[in-house]
Amino acid sequence: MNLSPLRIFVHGASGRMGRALLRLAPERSDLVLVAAATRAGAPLPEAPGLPVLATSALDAAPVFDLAIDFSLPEAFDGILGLCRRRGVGLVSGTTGLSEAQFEAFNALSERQAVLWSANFSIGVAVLRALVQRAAAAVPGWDADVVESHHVHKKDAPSGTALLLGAAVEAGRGRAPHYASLRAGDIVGEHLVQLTGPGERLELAHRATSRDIFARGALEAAARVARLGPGRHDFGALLLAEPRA
Ligand SMILES: NC(=O)C1=CN([C@@H]2O[C@H](COP(=O)(O)OP(=O)(O)OC[C@H]3O[C@@H](n4cnc5c(N)ncnc54)[C@H](OP(=O)(O)O)[C@@H]3O)[C@@H](O)[C@H]2O)C=CC1
Ligand SMILES: O=C(O)C1=N[C@H](C(=O)O)C[C@H](O)C1
Repeated sequence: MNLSPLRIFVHGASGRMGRALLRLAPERSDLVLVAAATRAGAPLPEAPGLPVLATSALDAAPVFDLAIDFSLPEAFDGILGLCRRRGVGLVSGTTGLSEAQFEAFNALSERQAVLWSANFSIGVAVLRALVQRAAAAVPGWDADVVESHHVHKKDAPSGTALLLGAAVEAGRGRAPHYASLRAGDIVGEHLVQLTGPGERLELAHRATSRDIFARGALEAAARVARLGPGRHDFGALLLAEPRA
């Protein structure tokens, strides 16, 4: 049994999610941050002393076992390429990726353990299963996925809305309609609305702190590192063995 902590490289470390990861990673004794990357490559107050590289110089990264990425689609190819060259795994929560980027991610999964999830909260993992079941029970009803996020969010519909939409489609064979709202500092809210004649069923999740996503990603990293190559699923991994 390997007792040394998993060496983690954080990509997108200056962002809202990156900073939460740097702040929360020290809660865990099974992981250790060895370096991070941002566009500027300047030190970050959340992790004093942690080496921070510029994303233009990722090959200067020290040895690491797995990267955690919360960046933007335009930055994703850089971290994927580094993981491929180093022969290490990747956990990513970056949304808005293209089909070509998912293909490249799938190709990495042939050699490494990787995991991408649009949402690292346990609540959404549970909601996804409930939505599929509900949509299957009322296949003729209208289905709408409504998502609300902070004004800085760039992609729409959100990755989570698309994930819940796929659950609707898996349940009833047809995609739902999507609506997106950008307002203030909303962390992330998702409503799946199934509407029939004279009644409406609402299934919703509201995130009030990014810490849930950061803790979920750290847990996913620790679990994925114990697995072999393949594209692993956050919901399946977490719900098979729920945390206390
Ligand atoms: N799966 C999940 O559970 C969650 C997913 N997300 C997703 O995670 C991603 C990040 O979200 P958030 O932290 O709010 O975003 P931010 O905009 O706050 O952070 C983005 C990070 O990516 C870096 N970056 C952006 N563009 C480039 C580039 N061209 N080259 C190199 N680095 C770049 C930024 O660096 P710089 O500071 O230099 O701009 C920053 O470090 C988004 O896709 C979001 O949708 C968010 C929350 C939860
Ligand atoms: O950008 C965000 O903030 C979030 N993005 C993810 C998404 O696109 O679904 C997850 C969460 O809702 C926050």
